Amino acid sequence: MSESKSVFLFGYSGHAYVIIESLLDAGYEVKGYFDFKAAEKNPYSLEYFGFEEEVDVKSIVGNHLVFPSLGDNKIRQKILSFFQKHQLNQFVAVDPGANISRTAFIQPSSYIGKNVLVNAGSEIGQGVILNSGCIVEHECQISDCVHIGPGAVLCGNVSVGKECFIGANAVVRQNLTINAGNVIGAGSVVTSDLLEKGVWVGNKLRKL
Ligand SMILES: CC(=O)SCCNC(=O)CCNC(=O)[C@H](O)C(C)(C)COP(=O)(O)OP(=O)(O)OC[C@H]1O[C@@H](n2cnc3c(N)ncnc32)[C@H](O)[C@@H]1OP(=O)(O)O
Repeated sequence: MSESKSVFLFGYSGHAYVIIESLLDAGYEVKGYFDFKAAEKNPYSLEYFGFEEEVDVKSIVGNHLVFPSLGDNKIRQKILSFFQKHQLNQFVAVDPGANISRTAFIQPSSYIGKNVLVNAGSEIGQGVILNSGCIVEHECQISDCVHIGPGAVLCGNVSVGKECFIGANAVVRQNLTINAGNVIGAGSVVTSDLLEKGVWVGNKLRKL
């Protein structure tokens, strides 16, 4: 049996629009969406199937594909648990413009956006967002439900714990560890391990 190319989304706002564009470009059909209520804006004319906690999702979705199309890391983690509990058919959504090494490994329900580079030996967990144009260099380890923002750069061998958010255009120097739940502000430069959980910003440029 050939695998379905029809997708049901969970969440329908700005981040979903980006995913829909990638899915359509990659030849998928988007059947519609689940969310806690019908979206006010519906730019892709999608059918609303209800709130997943209140409808029989499995009978609606059948063996078609499901995808968590929302940006909040914690809610995405909840949706992944829902997918697992109901044994729904997950997959990796890859924009055709992404560049992924043959030795990278990516787990289901992750999104690899436009112009993203994932280099050799990197391992990407479930429900991860690699947003537009970010670079994940060689042998990085990205845990579940992390969001790497647009244009951010992880140099080689960086390890990022669960549910971290790395802001747009941030840079993380090679061989560093960022523990779970950390937030890195847009444009920040990380030059040492972040073992303590917090929101981190800035780039302390000085003459050496
Ligand atoms: C497709 C997409 O849109 S994906 C999403 C991409 N978005 C991003 O990457 C944005 C990431 N978010 C940020 O950078 C945010 O500013 C955060 C999370 C770091 C902080 O947000 P908040 O807690 O709301 O902080 P707030 O805006 O109140 O700023 C607090 C202070 O930090 C400073 N600050 C905030 N962000 C940064 C930053 N990225 N770099 C340097 N300083 C910063 C502010 O200037 C302010 O300084 P002050 O107290 O001296 O006035």
